[in-house]
Amino acid sequence: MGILEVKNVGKRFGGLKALSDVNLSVAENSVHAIIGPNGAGKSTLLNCLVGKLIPDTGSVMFDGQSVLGRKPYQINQMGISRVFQTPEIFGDLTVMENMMIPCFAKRDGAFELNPIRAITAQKDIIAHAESVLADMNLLEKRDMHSASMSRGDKRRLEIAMCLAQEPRLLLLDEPTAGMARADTNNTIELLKEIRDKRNITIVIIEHDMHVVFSLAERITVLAQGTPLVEDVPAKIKGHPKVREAYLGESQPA
Ligand SMILES: Nc1ncnc2c1ncn2[C@@H]1O[C@H](COP(=O)(O)OP(=O)(O)OP(=O)(O)O)[C@@H](O)[C@H]1O
Repeated sequence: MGILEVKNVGKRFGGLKALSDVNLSVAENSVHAIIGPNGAGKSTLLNCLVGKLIPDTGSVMFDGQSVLGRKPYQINQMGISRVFQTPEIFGDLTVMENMMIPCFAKRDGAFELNPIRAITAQKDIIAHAESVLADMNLLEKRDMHSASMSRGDKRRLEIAMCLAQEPRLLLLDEPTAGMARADTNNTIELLKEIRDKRNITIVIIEHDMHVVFSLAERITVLAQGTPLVEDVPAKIKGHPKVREAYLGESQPA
């Protein structure tokens, strides 16, 4: 049994079947990629995992508990953290100030401006933030205004902000979109390291097949809202059904 178990999930938008009969089992401490052509339902599925959308049918279990019916912040407190397609950081704040938000939220259960509480045990919080920043190669940029950072650094800061909450499951939506190849490779290596060091499970949606085949241990291919194939990367490469689904798009090499 996986840490994440999705069974028979379906989701409609009016007359459009965005997801139907989606089954997914993600093993603990693995990297599982979800790929598929545009409009296949990847983001809809991710939204169903974090409570942003409620599936019409099926079940979503995380570590033996249902996430359905819970609010996004409650699902986050269960240990699921999501990084969005576009960086969601506060540009006016420094890297460290951005990090303080999830660190205080983790400690206090919510981000509240309580100066007395904020000062007590601040050392621990700073040490925690520094250790996560170091893991994402951002420690020396701690005093930089985040708006002035490169796109790659902004994306890595957002991942660091998620890691600060010590999730057990990290959901990544195209984490390397818009990055140069060297930056992408750097992010792939950092993600591998944090997976091992922090013992987390990663589910990644990605169009860049270089990222998918470098990181994922298992791949689910979605097409028109339904899983087409699920297998190890070597079996996905060149799979006739996968090639067919991608016909006319950039295909898995
Ligand atoms: N809120 C919504 N209302 C209506 N239709 C939606 C909504 N969200 C998604 N859809 C439709 O559901 C289908 C699946 O969309 P989704 O964004 O999940 O696909 P995707 O695989 O993530 O695509 P992409 O790779 O382009 O991001 C598409 O046809 C999309 O237009």
